[in-house]
Amino acid sequence: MKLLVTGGAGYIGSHTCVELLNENHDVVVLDNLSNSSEESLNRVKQITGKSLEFYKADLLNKQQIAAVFADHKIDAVIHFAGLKAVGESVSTPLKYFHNNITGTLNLLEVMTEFNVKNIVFSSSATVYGDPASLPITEEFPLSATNPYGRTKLMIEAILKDLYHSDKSWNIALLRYFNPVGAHQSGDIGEDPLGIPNNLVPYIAQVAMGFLPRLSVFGNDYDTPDGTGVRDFIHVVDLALGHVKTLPKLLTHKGLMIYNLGTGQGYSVLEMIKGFEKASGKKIPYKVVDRRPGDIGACWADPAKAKKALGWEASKTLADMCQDTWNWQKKNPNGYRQSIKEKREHHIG
Ligand SMILES: NC(=O)c1ccc[n+]([C@@H]2O[C@H](COP(=O)([O-])OP(=O)(O)OC[C@H]3O[C@@H](n4cnc5c(N)ncnc54)[C@H](O)[C@@H]3O)[C@@H](O)[C@H]2O)c1
Ligand SMILES: O=c1ccn([C@@H]2O[C@H](COP(=O)(O)OP(=O)(O)O[C@H]3O[C@H](CO)[C@H](O)[C@H](O)[C@H]3O)[C@@H](O)[C@H]2O)c(=O)[nH]1
Repeated sequence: MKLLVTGGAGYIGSHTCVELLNENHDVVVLDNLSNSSEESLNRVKQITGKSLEFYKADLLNKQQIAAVFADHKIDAVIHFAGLKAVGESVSTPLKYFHNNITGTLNLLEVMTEFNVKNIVFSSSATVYGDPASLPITEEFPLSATNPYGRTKLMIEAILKDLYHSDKSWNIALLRYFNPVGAHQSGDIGEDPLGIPNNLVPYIAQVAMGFLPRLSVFGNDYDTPDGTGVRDFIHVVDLALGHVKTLPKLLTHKGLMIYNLGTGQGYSVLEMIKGFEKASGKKIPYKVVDRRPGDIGACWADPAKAKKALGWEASKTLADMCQDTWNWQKKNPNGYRQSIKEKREHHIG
């Protein structure tokens, strides 16, 4: 199959490209590199010994998207491209709505023009808001607490409306829980620009000595140790979930929605312990106030994906911590030469 991967240079996209190439699919990546570096794709080629096509293009530019479809007979699109920082989305909502919604509309319009009607979309567990009970099944009510989450809800609604208007579309909405970890090689991984917002990249930078200590956002939640609990899923398991979705999309057809999680929650303190064990480093931390907008606990019921796709996560907490540490140690500045270059890219 020939696949267009939007956002393929990013964290989840690059890991998915590896698994797609390992399955002998042809891969074309479209990315504007606003939150990534082309070096990730060089590493993907190194890891797999295979080639892929890269277009530095923006979903906000329809002509650039159309040029890719004119050059390649695409069978299906895996749509990762989007902005994803919750806090930033609160301070610059228009930027988020414009990039994520307009970008997706442009993509869908060009796909329609070229009669490519198979798409896998990166949704998020954030669409469940603060769930009334756990574990979360796909039938739970949907809500959003911030502009980023609202873009995911809106895009889900757009895709559902599109399907209802034209049943020849095949659409998979994949709701990811908390992706962490890196490829076993340590050559690709998560490369946040600036100070990380998410727990595991932050812990990794504390372990490296780049940041003095972790702030634990609250220890008074209704959870076993009082700290937040999340369904952390190894990014390679998540990538494999996409590989398993493709045949289902093209044979079963229609509109499908799956949770991609492990079904197991770990607390912030458990993640700190896991990382200390993997790295042999002490992670200093301080408990501070809850982060506004955070929920106490969130984990998936992944049974639907197991039954329908024959997919389930197999990597452990130890794998997640070990692989993150391996990537961080091998690439202290991510894909860049120096921390200075990294910060400059962020400012630019
Ligand atoms: N990482 C998570 O915790 C998480 C959880 C749930 C869902 N998701 C979703 O999964 C997808 C991938 O996430 P990720 O963690 O790999 O993020 P990422 O930022 O590493 O990757 C997204 C990629 O999209 C590109 N991009 C953004 N806007 C673009 C545009 N207008 N045109 C072309 N390219 C553009 C960026 O340069 C980047 O390479 C996103 O849609 C994200 O919202 C992520
Ligand atoms: O410095 C930190 C960072 C996080 N946390 C805690 O660690 C847990 C995980 O936080 P993350 O920021 O890593 O992840 P979230 O669950 O908040 O959110 C992430 O996963 C969601 C899916 O479940 C959405 O996709 C969302 O966009 C994405 O940022 C939370 O309890 C949070 O309070 C800390 O204590 N200190």
